[in-house]
Amino acid sequence: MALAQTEEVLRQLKLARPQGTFEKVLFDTKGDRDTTSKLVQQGGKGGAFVSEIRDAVRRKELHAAMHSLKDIPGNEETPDLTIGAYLQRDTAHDCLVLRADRSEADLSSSAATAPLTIGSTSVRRAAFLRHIYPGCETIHFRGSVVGSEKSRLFKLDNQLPQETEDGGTVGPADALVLAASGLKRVNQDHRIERVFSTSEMLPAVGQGVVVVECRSDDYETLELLASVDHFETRQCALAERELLWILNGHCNSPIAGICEMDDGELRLRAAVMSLDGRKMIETEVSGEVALPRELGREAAFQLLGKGAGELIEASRL
Ligand SMILES: NCc1[nH]cc(CCC(=O)O)c1CC(=O)O
Repeated sequence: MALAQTEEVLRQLKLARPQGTFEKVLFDTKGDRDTTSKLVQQGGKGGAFVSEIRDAVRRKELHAAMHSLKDIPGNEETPDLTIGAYLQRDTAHDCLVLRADRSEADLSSSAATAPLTIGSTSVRRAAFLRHIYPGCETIHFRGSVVGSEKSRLFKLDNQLPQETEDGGTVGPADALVLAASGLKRVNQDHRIERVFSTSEMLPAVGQGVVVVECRSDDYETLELLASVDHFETRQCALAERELLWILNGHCNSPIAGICEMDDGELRLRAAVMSLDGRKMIETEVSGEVALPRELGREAAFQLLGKGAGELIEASRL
């Protein structure tokens, strides 16, 4: 997926600067190698996926680095670095993928006494799945989407269990929930069985957005990146990220949020949930396109006013 995203960044940069030459450098990050442990214990996905690449930008080994915005923690300072471009958002929706011998009706009629299993390590997805398929159980499931025998689709299709950190296993899984944008990027969108609406399953902050980061004092790169920046995506992402920042959330915090531009206004919907998915606190705010951070701040304080702080603290254990 990272490869496909990097190709897309390059494609857009070449369009913007046809005479330029660009070189891509691939990183094998810790997050990709370790497919067993739960992401929360690596300090959220960001800890694993993002920090090695950032250090290479700081050391000037790279001019810029591509990240999925969703994987960038909301509770970390990033000294010396700036996001120079927010590429136009791809779909932010989550979707359902099934094993060949299962149907969606099987999930809907699954009974809690012998539940079918849906693979996802996200607290957010598990919380929404409790309402969509009350008779199913969400199990720990991770790895890249495709590409190896440890990948999520390979394990699903071949009825392989997922290893857990304590040396045990869970699964096999009957279905998976994944980001539709991620599946598209690895050409697996034909596997999408159902796209969840954002009200059924509110996306993760930043889902579907690819960003390019560079050194804050590298004006030449900043200027180049500005040419592929997408204004609407940037404003929406800024609102979502401000929310995450104030709630002090990392990538696997039980926080959901999506901002959309609607009728010349920004509309931000957000939710915080308990780790077991039983409690959910929600809010919706609208405001001026030019003031995204203020909107994110407003949503965050509304959630905190309704008791979100307690749920987030409980998720840090
Ligand atoms: N876990 C890693 C990750 N980081 C971003 C995406 C999805 C793509 C995106 O947000 O653009 C995914 C896969 C997933 O959640 O299914």
